Amino acid sequence: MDYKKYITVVEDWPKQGIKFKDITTLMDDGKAFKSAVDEIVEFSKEKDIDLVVGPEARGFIIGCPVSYALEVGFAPVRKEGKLPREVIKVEYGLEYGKNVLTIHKDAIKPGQRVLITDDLLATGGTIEATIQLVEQLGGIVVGCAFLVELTYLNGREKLDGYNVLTLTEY
Ligand SMILES: O=P(O)(O)OC[C@H]1O[C@H](OP(=O)(O)OP(=O)(O)O)[C@H](O)[C@@H]1O
Ligand SMILES: Nc1ncnc2[nH]cnc12
Repeated sequence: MDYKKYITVVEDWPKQGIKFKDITTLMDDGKAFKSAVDEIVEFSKEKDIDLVVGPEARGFIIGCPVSYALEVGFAPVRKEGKLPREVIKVEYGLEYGKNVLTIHKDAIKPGQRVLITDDLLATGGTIEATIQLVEQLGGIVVGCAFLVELTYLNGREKLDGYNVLTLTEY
């Protein structure tokens, strides 16, 4: 499917010079959204996944239907101050700022095979921080899946050695 037909590019948002790839118009279309989720589920089969992990907020939108289809759990990675129990944290940079991501300490058991999902790979800061959190807890990252890759920001360079799926590129 040509997912670009469903994604809206918003100029100068959230900052001047950023071309924001808005996936809400893809999610609005039931067939396009299902097709994207199905492709990620297909990529995930045969990987013996125990758990899906996704970073706030758009990583939840992709990760939850995938975890439901795979019949495995979903663990949220959230921005600082949002998770109520003991967390580990990592600071990271992204295309338009800096942030801290956290995960509950008991969200992953050592040895669990983890798929990480997000809507978009840009500089790779978010995925790199999420991988660090998963690996610090002893999880094994067996795949990273995204709807969109912004190839001009070279996020892939941070994913050397990982199994990566992206459904469309800019
Ligand atoms: O590869 P990177 O440069 O890290 O950028 C990609 C990340 O940026 C966006 O999230 P954002 O932090 O804007 O949060 P949101 O999903 O809560 O809007 C997007 O959903 C990815 O998680
Ligand atoms: N250009 C962009 N569009 C949508 N989400 C993003 N996250 C980081 N950069 C982005």
